[in-house]
Amino acid sequence: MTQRPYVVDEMISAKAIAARIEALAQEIKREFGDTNQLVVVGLLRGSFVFIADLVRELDLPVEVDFLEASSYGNAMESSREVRILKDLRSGIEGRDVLVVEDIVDTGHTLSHVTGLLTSRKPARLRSIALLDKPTRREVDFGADWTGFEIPDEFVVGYGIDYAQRNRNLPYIGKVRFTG
Ligand SMILES: O=P(O)(O)OC[C@H]1O[C@H](OP(=O)(O)OP(=O)(O)O)[C@H](O)[C@@H]1O
Ligand code: HPA
Repeated sequence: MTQRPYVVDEMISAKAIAARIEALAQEIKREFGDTNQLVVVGLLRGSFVFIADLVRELDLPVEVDFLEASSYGNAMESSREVRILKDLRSGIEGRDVLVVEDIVDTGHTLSHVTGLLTSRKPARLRSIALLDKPTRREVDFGADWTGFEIPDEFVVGYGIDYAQRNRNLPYIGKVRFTG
């Protein structure tokens, strides 16, 4: 695929992300502080950086598991078809579950995954997304906790990609085409 040239303009700094995660971890601890059976589920691939930072701020006994869901491929538009490419390793029936997502855009991914995991009868299921783009929503669904609400821009960095690139940027930036 030939890629149009683009640059990435910083939108949310690494420092601002770290401060927000500290505050979110406190809120999650208030919700789940009474449990010793929390499973933190990262949605691959986009959430791998966020979940790594979040669990290290969570002063709770946790298990970590991953589920891989994909709907964008290399495109900037959702296919609206969420494919599960890798399932959880552990059962979640009767467990407390926190789903960790990098971004909620159209809402298809988080809504689909939440439906799937709810059918497995967890005791409690909550979700957290680092970013929320509410103006793009096609499904009436949102995370229980959100790091930052952002405008309708295609963002990358901190785990999030454009055609598999830029996941390793330490900040969130917006893609700006230059040609
Ligand atoms: O709210 P939505 O419109 O469904 O978009 C959000 C999803 O899109 C991206 O996943 P993608 O399909 O690009 O897979 P990836 O996580 O492997 O990058 C992102 O990581 C979210 O999971
Ligand atoms: O803004 C975005 N950037 C990268 N991947 C995405 N998946 C949904 N929205 C986005």
